Amino acid sequence: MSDAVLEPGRGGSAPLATSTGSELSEVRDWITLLKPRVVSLVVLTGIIGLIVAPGSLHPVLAAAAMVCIGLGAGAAGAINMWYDRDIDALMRRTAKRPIPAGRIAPNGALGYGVVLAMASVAIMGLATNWVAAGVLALSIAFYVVVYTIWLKRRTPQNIVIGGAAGAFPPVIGWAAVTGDVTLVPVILFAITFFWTPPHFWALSLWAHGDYARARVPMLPVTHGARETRRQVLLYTLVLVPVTLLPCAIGFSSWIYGAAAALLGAEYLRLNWLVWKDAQDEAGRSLTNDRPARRAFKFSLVYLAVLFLALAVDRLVLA
Ligand code: HEM
Ligand SMILES: CC(C)=CCC/C(C)=C/CC/C(C)=C/COP(=O)(O)OP(=O)(O)O
Repeated sequence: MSDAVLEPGRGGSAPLATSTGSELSEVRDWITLLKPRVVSLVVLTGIIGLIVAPGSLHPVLAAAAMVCIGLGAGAAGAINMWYDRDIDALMRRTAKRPIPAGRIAPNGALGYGVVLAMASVAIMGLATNWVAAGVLALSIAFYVVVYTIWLKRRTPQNIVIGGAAGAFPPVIGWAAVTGDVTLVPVILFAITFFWTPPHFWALSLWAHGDYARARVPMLPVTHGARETRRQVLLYTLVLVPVTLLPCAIGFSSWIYGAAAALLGAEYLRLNWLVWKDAQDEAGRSLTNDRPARRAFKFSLVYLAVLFLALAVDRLVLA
């Protein structure tokens, strides 16, 4: 591209190339506001809720339902970035985001988030049913109001309670097909709910400096690294038995059961290493939080493969 810009006799291409480049990075910023990588896993759990639900949905309507979960989660992320723009500017991990970096105006981001959130709920209701749309609206409200506005800056339990927002997508997927919420989607909710604290607190172990600077009361800031490691392990000890409930109620077979047991054993091993990490008297890691970094990365693979195994199990049995 730069060669074309510098080529003699083609002076017109320079502004064109530059404006195309800046338009592209503007589009990228609007996409960044939707937290696309987080949303990809949210959508995966939603799709699997939809696949394992009894009954069927026309493929076009199923696709619309998934787009709505993605858009709704993304919209909630944009509103979260609007509200958190002051603390995002103080944290190294988030300072380059479009709003704190000054590339997107706060009100623009808020309007974008609100319009997308309302559109996602309305389209979900029209394409599937109003139970699914209602749960989608509830999850958006949970992320924005309960987690972001109410709890994030007040209590280290913010992600335990507010984290419920991220546990709704499989319930939404299920409800999109069946129009109701029964025991199985409640179990899928519980799996993501108990997965969220070890997922996030592993990251918070090495990002605690950011949170301390922004005065966000995350667990390592309020209770120290040692207690955070203990909580990571305790929640994993609850999580693993919860992941076996689909087998216990006869919904899933040995295929999912074996996957859940193997994944659970590995996640427990990694979080045991988090707990046992070499640390000073204050509980600070002497290994640059290597075990926590590994456990965080694995948490993403863990949830994705666990849900995929649930779907494979149902499809093989069908
Ligand atoms: C309150 C609950 C949660 C909190 C506080 C939380 C927090 C975080 C944070 C701070 C990051 C790092 C993001 C970054 O550096 O930009 C992250 C990454 C991630 N989270 Fe969570 N998370 C939560 C729940 C979830 C849920 C429910 C899912 C999906 C089901 C999820 C999926 C992901 C994924 C896929 C990444 C990696 C993103 C990347 O590669 O940049 N998280 N999470
Ligand atoms: C369907 C629907 C609405 C689902 C919502 C799912 C969802 C994305 C839940 C919360 C997950 C999340 C990225 C929290 C980040 O915390 P943070 O905002 O404190 O992280 P940050 O510091 O990176 O902004």
